[in-house]
Amino acid sequence: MIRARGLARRFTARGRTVDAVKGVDIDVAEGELVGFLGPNGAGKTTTLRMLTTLLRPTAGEATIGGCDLRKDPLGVRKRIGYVAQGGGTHPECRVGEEIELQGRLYGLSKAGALRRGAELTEQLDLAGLDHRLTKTLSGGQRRRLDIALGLIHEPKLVFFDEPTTGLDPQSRANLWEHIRRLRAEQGVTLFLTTHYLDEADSLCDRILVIDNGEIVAEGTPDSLKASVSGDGVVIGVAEDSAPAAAEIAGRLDGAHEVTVTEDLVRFRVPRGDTAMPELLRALDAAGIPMRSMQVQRPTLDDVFLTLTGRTLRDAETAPAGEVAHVA
Ligand SMILES: Nc1ncnc2c1ncn2[C@@H]1O[C@H](COP(=O)(O)OP(=O)(O)OP(=O)(O)O)[C@@H](O)[C@H]1O
Repeated sequence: MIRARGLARRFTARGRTVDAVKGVDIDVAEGELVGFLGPNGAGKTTTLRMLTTLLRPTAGEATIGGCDLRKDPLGVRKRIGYVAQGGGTHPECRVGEEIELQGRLYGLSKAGALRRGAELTEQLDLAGLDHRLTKTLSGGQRRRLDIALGLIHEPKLVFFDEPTTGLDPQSRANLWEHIRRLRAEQGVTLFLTTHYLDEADSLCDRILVIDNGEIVAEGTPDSLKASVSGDGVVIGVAEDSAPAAAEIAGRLDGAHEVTVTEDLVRFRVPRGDTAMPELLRALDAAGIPMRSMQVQRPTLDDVFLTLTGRTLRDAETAPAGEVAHVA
């Protein structure tokens, strides 16, 4: 569905050059739900805008839904839906008018637009709101309307920029349920950015992490967690045995970040559950009884911290310019 090679965008303003995206390769298969994560200013929106033909790449190439991004931008536009961060609804327009207008803009007949609109409003829990001004909708309803507008022409690939930002947790969960259902019922491929790592973790088939304009990691949420951070393990032993226990833990396959605090030894291993029997045997052989044990699976936050040196929470509050690479 998406195949991009060396896609890059350089901005030049007032004598300063910013390499916002530095030659990224992206592959997304039909039917996949892929999350695109990165701190503020990492290059997510710039990449999305290039893939959706809104911004011309300065280098590289891509095919979207089989159409060449540079040679056939119109073909690309016909095949994709783009739900932008701020949405595109007019506050004084009525829901039904917005949907019909969008359908007509994509070349549907009036009857076709109404039919498709009715289908989408039903699927997105917007039925009965046709006569409401869009400014009177709740945040969640407005986001669902944005999605309906993005899907009116039955695209096979939909780009979402921060679909759930600004919604309360309940509306976020509700919106995700709708996105999941749309995917199941309409078989659409989804490529989205989000700041919510818990969402990305539970919903995305695959995740790409971008930082400073470069893809720094990609994989399933589980493989990213396993490869980047490993599990965190904390064992309790007698305080005077802790240095020896730390040495033994450090010899486990893939063990790293071994630290000792009083009677606790902390370390990371690729898989805590499989490392435990070996650790127990080795401690036993050294005559060190283990008093307690805890294995913590890493979160995507740990992955993010390892890869970018920041948590996404820092990233959310940091101004975009701070992380930009200025050539
Ligand atoms: N039109 C522009 N002119 C100059 N610099 C730009 C322009 N658009 C984006 N940039 C810069 O390119 C870099 C990447 O910006 P981009 O908006 O793609 O990041 P992002 O990952 O989407 O961030 P956010 O999470 O804040 O939306 C930033 O340093 C930004 O300041």
